[in-house]
Amino acid sequence: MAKVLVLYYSSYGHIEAMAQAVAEGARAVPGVTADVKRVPELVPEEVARNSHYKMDQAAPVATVNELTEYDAIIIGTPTRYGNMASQMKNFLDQTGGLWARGAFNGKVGSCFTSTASLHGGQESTILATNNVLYHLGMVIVGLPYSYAPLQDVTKVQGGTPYGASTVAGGDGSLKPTPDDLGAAHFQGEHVARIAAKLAA
Ligand SMILES: Cc1cc2nc3c(=O)[nH]c(=O)nc-3n(C[C@H](O)[C@H](O)[C@H](O)COP(=O)(O)O)c2cc1C
Repeated sequence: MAKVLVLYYSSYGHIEAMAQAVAEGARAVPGVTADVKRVPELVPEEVARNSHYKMDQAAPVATVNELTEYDAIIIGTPTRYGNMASQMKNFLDQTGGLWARGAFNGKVGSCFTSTASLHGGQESTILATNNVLYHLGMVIVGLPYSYAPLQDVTKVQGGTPYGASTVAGGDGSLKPTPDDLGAAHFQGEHVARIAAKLAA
C-alpha cells in the first residue's frame, strides 16, 4: 500500500488538468491511493480576477505537515522565468522543520510543468524544482523514454525525460494534448510503481 500526493499550483488550469492525469496514472497501480491537492494562492483575489486566473479549482488546499503522510509527492508547477511558481516555492519553504528531522528521506519525488512557449523553460523548471527534493532527501523520478511520444517532433506539445509538461501558448489558449496527458498519466503510474516497491 503506497500513498501518492499530487501537489500542484496552477493559475490558468493547465497544470490542474495535468495533475488529474498524473493522479489517474498513480491510481492505476494496484494498492496505490492518490490525492490531488494544491498549494495556497498568494496573489490578492482582485489581482487574480483581473488576470483571469482559474478560480474554480476543486482540489483541496494542502497543509505542510500532511506531506509526511505520503510515500511519494509529485509536484506540478507552471514555469515562472524558467523556475517554479512562487506559490509552490513559498509552500516548500515551510518544510524546514520537517527537513530538519529527515521527514522526507527516502520518499519518492517527481515534477511536471507547463510553459507558455515551446522553449520557455520546461526542463529548467523541473530541474530547479528537483533541487528542493534533493535537499529534502527524496528519491527523484523522471519520465522514461519508454513513453514513446517523447520522441514525437511533429506537433506542438510538451514531454521531457525529466517530467511531463505541456505548452499553454502565449495567451494560454492551448490545452494539454492527449500525448501531454498521456505523459502525465505515465509519470504518475511510474512513480506509483516505484513508491509501492519502496513501501513494501
Ligand atoms: C510571471 C510569469 C512568468 C512566466 N515565465 C514564463 C517563462 O519563463 N517561460 C514560458 O514559456 N512561460 C512563462 N510564463 C507563462 C506560464 O508558464 C503559463 O501561463 C503557465 O505555464 C500556464 O500554466 P497554468 O495554466 O497551470 O497556470 C510566465 C507567466 C508569468 C505570469
